[in-house]
Amino acid sequence: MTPAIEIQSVSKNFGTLKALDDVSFRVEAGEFFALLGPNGAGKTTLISAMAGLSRQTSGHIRILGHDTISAAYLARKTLGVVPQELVFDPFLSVRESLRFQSGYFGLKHNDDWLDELLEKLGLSDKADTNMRALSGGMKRRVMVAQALVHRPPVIVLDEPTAGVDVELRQSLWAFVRELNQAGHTIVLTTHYLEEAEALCNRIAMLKKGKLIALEDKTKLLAHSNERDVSFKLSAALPDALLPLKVRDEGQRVVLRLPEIARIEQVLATLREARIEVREMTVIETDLESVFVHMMQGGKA
Ligand SMILES: Nc1ncnc2c1ncn2[C@@H]1O[C@H](COP(=O)(O)OP(=O)(O)OP(=O)(O)O)[C@@H](O)[C@H]1O
Repeated sequence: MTPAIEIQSVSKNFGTLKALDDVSFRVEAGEFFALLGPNGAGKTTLISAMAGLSRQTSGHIRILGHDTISAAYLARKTLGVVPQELVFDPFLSVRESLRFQSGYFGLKHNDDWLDELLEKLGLSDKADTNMRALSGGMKRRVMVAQALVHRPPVIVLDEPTAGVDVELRQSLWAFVRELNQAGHTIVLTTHYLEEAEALCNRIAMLKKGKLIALEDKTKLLAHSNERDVSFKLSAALPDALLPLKVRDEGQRVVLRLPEIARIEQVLATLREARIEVREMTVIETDLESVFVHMMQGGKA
């Protein structure tokens, strides 16, 4: 099957800065894929190149097989991008904005779909409101609707929930999930790692323009054998265990074990030192800790 997105050896230089450095990966059709990375990792640069808004210095990008340079229009028609910034004409109403956007794709009689989009995004009663009169959250919804006017099979959302309230985040995700279930491929960049963890099947991580991890979410989590264990002890931690200590939490001390099996050794050391364990809790690994660990240079 043709991949939804194929990124092949893509580099992008801004002067001497390598914003993307030989990045390659594929997103299969129907996936819900997360693209993570700290500020400046190159996520937006990659999305701009996918959307044909900027050109990569080298390499190829194909959207459902259409090259973003040699078949730019087809690639663009296949892709819907929800941008990070709110971009709109303040003098147009919501419906006019969507019609205008439809015009870019040569779509004239699109109103039934636009009505459906407005309804799904809770914008029906704002259809005739000028963009400038909308709240930030409402504008954000219009950005999503705009990205979907041409029913693109592949949808990229660049931090769509940055700065929006919990209710909107949840309704937005319910909608995006629905789109994914209807067969759309979704690529999401987010700083909210719990969102990536909850929504996506596969996760790619960029750091300083390089792809440093690409994994099924479950594998990524399993990769990290490390476990943090929180102890409440009858006395201070013995010196022998100090190298494992990551932090104090009130009366508790948190140790990081390279793998959970090391717990035997830790308990033996405590017994030898005649220190009693009053409470012990294993802290579940979440994507955030795996991510932070990898960003600090840890291996997948
Ligand atoms: N037009 C440009 N000219 C020069 N440098 C740029 C330009 N656009 C991006 N960069 C640089 O390229 C690098 C990657 O930026 P990019 O915006 O892609 O990162 P990002 O992962 O999207 O970050 P964020 O999470 O902050 O949006 C950064 O160092 C940025 O300063």
